[in-house]
Amino acid sequence: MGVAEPERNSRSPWAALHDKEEVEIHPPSQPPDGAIAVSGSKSYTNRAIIISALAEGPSILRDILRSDDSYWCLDALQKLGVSVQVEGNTVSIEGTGGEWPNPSGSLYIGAAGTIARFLPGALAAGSSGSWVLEGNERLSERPVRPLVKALNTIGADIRYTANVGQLPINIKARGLTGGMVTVSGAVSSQFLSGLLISSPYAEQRTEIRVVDNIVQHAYVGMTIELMKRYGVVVKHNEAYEHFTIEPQRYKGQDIQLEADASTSCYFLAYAALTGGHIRITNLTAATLQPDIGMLKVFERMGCRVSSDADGIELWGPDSLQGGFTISMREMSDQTLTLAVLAPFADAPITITDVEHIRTHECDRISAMCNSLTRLGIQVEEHRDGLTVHPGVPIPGEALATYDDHRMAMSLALIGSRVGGLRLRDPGCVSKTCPSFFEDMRKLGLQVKLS
Ligand SMILES: O=C(O)C1=C[C@@H](OP(=O)(O)O)[C@@H](O)[C@H](O)C1
Ligand SMILES: C=C(OP(=O)(O)O)C(=O)O
Repeated sequence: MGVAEPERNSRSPWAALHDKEEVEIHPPSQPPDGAIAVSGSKSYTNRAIIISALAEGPSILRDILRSDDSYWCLDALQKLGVSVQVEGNTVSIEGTGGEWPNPSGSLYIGAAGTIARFLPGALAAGSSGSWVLEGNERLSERPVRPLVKALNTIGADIRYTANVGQLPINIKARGLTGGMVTVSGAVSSQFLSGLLISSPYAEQRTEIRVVDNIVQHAYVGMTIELMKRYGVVVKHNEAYEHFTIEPQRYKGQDIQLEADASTSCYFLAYAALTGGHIRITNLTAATLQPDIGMLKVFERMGCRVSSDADGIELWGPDSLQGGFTISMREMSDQTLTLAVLAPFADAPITITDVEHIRTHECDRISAMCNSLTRLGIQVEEHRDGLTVHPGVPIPGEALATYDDHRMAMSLALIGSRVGGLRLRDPGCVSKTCPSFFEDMRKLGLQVKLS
């Protein structure tokens, strides 16, 4: 697989490490014993930003994630004329009730899948306006067709301005009619979330039927939960196959956002790999974020995990246990984390059911297989996953990070066990965790940026 040069234009003013080409990592001098408060959930932050803009009245969002993905989301709203005020990690948004003050413009959204899938419906729900939504090159390759098709079925006018099925798209607002619509969730759950977020603003009831199996159900649950906090009710069956949304309006809210469970897993994995102890001080196991499911995986690998009302902590074992096959379909952002734990386990680990991550920030299955192979680890690539065998990674030339925050954060963890691991373009972590290397340094990992 060819490795494209990172697209630094998608790095926002909230990104870190702009001037850094490489990071070199060495294990901590002793196993870590520390605590960290992780920044806000990307998924909740971008949902809350968009729903607050659609709402009637003001909203305050506390402890947002400050990263590229949330920056581009707020930037798009400001370009749409929405009044947004950012003070540290707190954002105040004046809801527009679904009418966008700036009737035209070009909205650049970097590499953020959430914005690409949540904003089109919100824009189309307005009664007038015409905007072009564009992202970086990789985001333009990622699928949007099922979403566009579904939104057009309920009255939207969305057209591709370059290649069919890809960003950029032109959204002409003329209101949504509602009605019956089908959508696919097999490639991305975000299509359904985007459709749900905009549906209450349709003229009539919207009935959504999912035609296949959604890849990560919990993200749909998070969407419905947040909609409810803004006063909008979604009726659905337990399996998330059909949904009914009556015309309703979001009401502005004051929301305390949760910490990001996906990001938390890198710090927990660090303890798992080093026989150390890490406590996440601001996330509980009660979260709806699916990646919390990694706690069970860590336990299965021999870690001790404890969670209470204040946080989650993990103690790494003397040696990690492997020898299992696991479907990561419902928490597939953690595929890469598990793949870097696997060489240090006592038997192979096979990950299945994650073909859809080939259309994430990079083809993650291929990229991880390639990276582990370069480190001398035996891997087998499958259509829908990979098998990783135990081995000792041997760092050689600096590894590519594929402009993928999760590739960078996962591969960095290997450096907690073997000295001299080098990664190119460490700044790509800014998509969701600009402070990653600084945070890891504070927890004892030896990090040299150049
Ligand atoms: O709705 C969301 O916030 C997300 C849904 C998931 O995407 P897919 O359903 O496209 O895999 C996940 O991988 C992504 O990081 C965030
Ligand atoms: C798939 C991811 O992001 P996106 O929101 O761009 O889909 C991710 O963060 O792993």
